[in-house]
Amino acid sequence: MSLLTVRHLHISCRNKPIVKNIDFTVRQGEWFTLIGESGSGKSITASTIGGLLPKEMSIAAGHVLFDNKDITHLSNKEFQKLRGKEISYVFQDYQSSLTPFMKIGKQMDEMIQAHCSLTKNERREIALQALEDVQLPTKRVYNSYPFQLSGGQLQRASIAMAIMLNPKLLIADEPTTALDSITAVHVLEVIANIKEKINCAILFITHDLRLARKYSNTIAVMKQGEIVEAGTKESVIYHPSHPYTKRLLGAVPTIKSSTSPAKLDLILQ
Ligand SMILES: Nc1ncnc2c1ncn2[C@@H]1O[C@H](COP(=O)(O)OP(=O)(O)OP(=O)(O)O)[C@@H](O)[C@H]1O
Repeated sequence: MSLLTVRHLHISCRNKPIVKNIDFTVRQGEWFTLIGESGSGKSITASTIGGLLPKEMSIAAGHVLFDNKDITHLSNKEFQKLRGKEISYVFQDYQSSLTPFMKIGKQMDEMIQAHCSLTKNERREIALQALEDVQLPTKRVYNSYPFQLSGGQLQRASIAMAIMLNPKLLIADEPTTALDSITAVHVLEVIANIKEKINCAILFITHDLRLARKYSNTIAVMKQGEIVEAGTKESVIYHPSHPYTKRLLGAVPTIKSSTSPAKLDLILQ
């Protein structure tokens, strides 16, 4: 069943086209990856879905349907109700997801309060459970300020905030780019486990074909504001049809167009 449908979407910035007629569907519970070169429009597409387009940009045409509702032109207030509850974000820049001089627990508590009428104890239980789900020491992190945590812990705390109200869609926009490679693997495993636990869909934005191959059900390849190829992971990675996708695959060290699927699996592990 489709959860998110983006139809004929055009986004422009002062009349300059940024995203050009893109179409894709994310099904309930699937891991959908948007991959492509820097500046191809991945983040702008992701920000449109939750009503976070930069002021200078606008939707020139097209529609975004979420959970059978047209959300293309919701007001800021309506988007605020949706964000954090139904659609959540995790960004590369996890520092800006958290207020610097407020304890993590208080930030989580305020966010739950903004969306649900629950008692203080119930809110605390939800926050502690989410911190446990992202494998953080719950009480210590709940009572910490952001500056008392490492980068990997901060990113996991921001994931906890994003998933604590069981969103249907988690948009993870290059969530590991600012982390070292071992921490990055851990953070992605945390996201994969959460997906299984709450059965949310993931819209994952990345440059990294290895990550796309490891986690995705479906991959869409973007180039200069357009989706040039989309399909199941198997079709895009093992049988790419667009020259740009072939170049992306060729850019992964030691992969040649003649590399067999079995060898590709080994290289991309
Ligand atoms: N606030 C903004 N104002 C004007 N142009 C912007 C703004 N943000 C992004 N752009 C432009 O929109 C285009 C798409 O940017 P976007 O951030 O979506 O690319 P991306 O594919 O996510 O790249 P990256 O992988 O580097 O994050 C780029 O040309 C970028 O320069």
